[in-house]
Amino acid sequence: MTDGPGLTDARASNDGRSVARAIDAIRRGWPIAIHAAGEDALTLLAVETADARALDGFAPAGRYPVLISSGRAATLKLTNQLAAADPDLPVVVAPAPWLDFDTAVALADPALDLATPLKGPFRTEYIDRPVASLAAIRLARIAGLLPAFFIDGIDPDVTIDPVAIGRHQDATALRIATRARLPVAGAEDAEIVAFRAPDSGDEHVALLIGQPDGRPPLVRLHSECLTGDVLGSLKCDCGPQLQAAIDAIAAHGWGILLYLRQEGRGIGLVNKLRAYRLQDQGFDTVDANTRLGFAVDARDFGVAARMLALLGQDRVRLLTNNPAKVAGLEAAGTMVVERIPHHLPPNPHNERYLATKRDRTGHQL
Ligand SMILES: Nc1nc2c(ncn2[C@@H]2O[C@H](COP(=O)(O)OP(=O)(O)OP(=O)(O)O)[C@@H](O)[C@H]2O)c(=O)[nH]1
Ligand SMILES: [Zn+2]
Repeated sequence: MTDGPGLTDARASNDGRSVARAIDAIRRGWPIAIHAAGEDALTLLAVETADARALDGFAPAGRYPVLISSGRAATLKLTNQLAAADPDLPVVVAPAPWLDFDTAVALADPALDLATPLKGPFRTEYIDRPVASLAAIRLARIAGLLPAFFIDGIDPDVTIDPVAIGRHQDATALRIATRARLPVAGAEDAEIVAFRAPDSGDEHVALLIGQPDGRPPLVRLHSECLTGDVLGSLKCDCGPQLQAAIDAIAAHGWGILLYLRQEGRGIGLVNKLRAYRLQDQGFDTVDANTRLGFAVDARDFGVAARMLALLGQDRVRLLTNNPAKVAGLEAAGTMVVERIPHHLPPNPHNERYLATKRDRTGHQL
């Protein structure tokens, strides 16, 4: 995403502030509005952080439609009431006497889907503010919240433009913040480089191993996984993949490990743990994301391409089994001259996860 002509720095920084305020507000349970050009404003109160009192303040008349993502609506079998004109568009669950606060929470959060049948019936409709509603779902993901909102309440203090949300996630705004020597197990001569964008709190890092020697670097895109990287979770392959990547790059002679702050494939730690809870109920990693209302993979590999460009690299050899990483890098201008598989032996806890990646998300051997 690039800035349009005539956009001043002051306007861009205003936008940045307004999106930061909006993220802060929805995380605290405060209402916001999203106002897209050519649409009426969409007022929103995040279901996850609201309580009955906040809802009463937002919708004193007791009428509050609930906006949910298309994936969540499909899980609840609510989309089949609608013509399939745009299957990605969020839907509105119309107010009903039985749509009280607790029922709205059950619409938003799949944790209890199997335990408690939803009250109903519900009537759904496509929202008449498509741009703002898609932006709302995106904002929930950036904030790490469940993608569900009470809508059409009182006018709040914070109003943002969807375009500003796009700029908030703009990879081209990333800059190198600082760098230092960092000896690590497996690569004592490594250097760490930290990256920041002015508007976003995400602090990505690159670990540079060895010295450039004219060949394209061996590169690994590692997405943050607190459970696997730090706690040694056996549910995924992240911890062993991280160490094996460092070892492979050191053995190759030179390369770069990008540590991307895109926890849970971009849905954040808490939502990933919600997905784990659904996996405890028998859903696989793909269906768990969908039931929560998220894309199967919400990462933006443009961030990685930008980091590589700032490090002077536009051709890489990539350690991955995931064709989406190759495609994402290439779309953002990094040429992948070779893909090198990065498999680690499975364990009894991650066997199904790895099989799902192979069978459902196109991971290659
Ligand atoms: N949402 C969600 N994220 C998960 C789950 N398991 C692992 N993750 C996240 O997935 C990301 C790890 O993905 P990667 O190691 O890049 O794996 P990949 O996309 O399969 O690609 P390669 O390992 O390169 O083949 C981390 O951000 C993890 O936190 C899950 O069940 N649900
Ligand atoms: Zn992991």
